[in-house]
Amino acid sequence: ARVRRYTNKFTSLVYPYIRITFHEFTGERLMKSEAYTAIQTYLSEHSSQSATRLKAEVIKVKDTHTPLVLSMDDNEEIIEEFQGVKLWWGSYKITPKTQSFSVYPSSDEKRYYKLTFHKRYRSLITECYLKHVLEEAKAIEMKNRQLKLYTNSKTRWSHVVFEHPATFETLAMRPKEKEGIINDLVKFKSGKSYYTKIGKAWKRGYLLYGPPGTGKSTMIAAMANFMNYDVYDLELTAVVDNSDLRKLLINTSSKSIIVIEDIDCSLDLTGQRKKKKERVEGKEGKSASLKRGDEDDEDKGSKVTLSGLLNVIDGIWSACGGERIMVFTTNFVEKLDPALIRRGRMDKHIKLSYCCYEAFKVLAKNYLDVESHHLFPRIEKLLEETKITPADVAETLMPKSEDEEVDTSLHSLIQFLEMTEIKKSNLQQSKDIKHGEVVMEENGVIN
Ligand SMILES: Nc1ncnc2c1ncn2[C@@H]1O[C@H](COP(=O)(O)OP(=O)(O)OP(=O)(O)O)[C@@H](O)[C@H]1O
Ligand SMILES: [Mg+2]
Repeated sequence: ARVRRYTNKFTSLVYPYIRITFHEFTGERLMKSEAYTAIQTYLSEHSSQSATRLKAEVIKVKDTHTPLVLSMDDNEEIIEEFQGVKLWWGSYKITPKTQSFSVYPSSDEKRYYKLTFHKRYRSLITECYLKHVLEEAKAIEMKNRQLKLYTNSKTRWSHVVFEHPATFETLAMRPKEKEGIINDLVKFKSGKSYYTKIGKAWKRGYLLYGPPGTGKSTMIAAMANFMNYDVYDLELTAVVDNSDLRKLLINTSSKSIIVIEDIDCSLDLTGQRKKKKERVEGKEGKSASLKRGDEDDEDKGSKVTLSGLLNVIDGIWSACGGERIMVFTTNFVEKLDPALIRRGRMDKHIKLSYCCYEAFKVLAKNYLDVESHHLFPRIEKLLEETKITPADVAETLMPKSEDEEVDTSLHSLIQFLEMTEIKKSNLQQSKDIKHGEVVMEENGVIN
């Protein structure tokens, strides 16, 4: 023992480093170590630049597979710096020399990471750095995870991979308004402590309204991609009653967007909560009883009521933690019950409207890859006079054949605009919707 003590002392003098190893499988049942996986994730981001030998694999995290992960190859080392302190990461494997039966039939090799640092920094590394690695790994995992799109049946969610390509960059609207929304989302995302401080649940509600084809659904997809949130597309008409609705909403995860599209059509949520109808005797009464409201019909349709929805939203809103965004969309904002969109429920009202020149330019860049063109001024003028939706513009700009010229596409848009203009003057349409405008209002009031 004495000799050992001396050698220990001796080695610590000439070898003033501490080494920590992280084995891939730990415990008696050789569970895959979470720390190992986290370090692997972390190093895959940080080593892919500095390490010269990499290996590629698909890592299974929970029930999803990550895209290809590049990580350090075996026996490769990298140097990292943390708060000015140098540390070394190595990736190793032990291959047992004796041929023995292994608990893990897949391979006899045992992998591990080894972290080496000067003993002077012991507390910095064990207390701060390792925590930093785990947090960073979590963030990377979040960033790389596949988003999911959930849809509901009566009481259950099922999901598919969400792969909508829409981003704010490709979303056609005024840059200033777009920036406003992005800033709002960023503020929300980083606002955990703020929401805690003011004692408000970490939730935010958006109401998107505007005519069909102006990009409401597209914006939701862009939001999901931007925030890296899953999307819960709540189909209210499939939900039988308020208690099922509650169950569904409780079963949503944090970091998600809960969407109710066409809220005015989903339910009779339009204000005039129907008085209990005199039930018409006979078969003719059937269709009348499908109108939903507070009446307790025996029909098999949805009995989710406005007040039920509001209760659930408010309950959920305040009861369960975690970042959640709720988005309602509608084509007819004026039809909605003020209770639904009052302050605090829907924090922001975003109006999406017909295509303005700035929005057109985004679409022209997306579809035709042009940022300026001699036909642009003419289109600008036409767009000022004509209401057409971004969806229509996108459709006309889309090249009809592979070798279609930019000119041709722009000309067909001009033609479309002129035709719409003629139709419009024939029909003498009302001019109630201000042209090409996206209006954002904080908290409530709609004009
Ligand atoms: N602002 C926009 N930016 C980019 N593309 C758009 C925009 N608006 C519409 N589009 C295009 O038009 C198509 C239809 O748009 P979207 O489904 O988002 O409309 P919507 O407002 O949700 O309509 P609805 O009220 O009928 O649900 C999209 O697939 C997209 O390609
Ligand atoms: Mg839509």
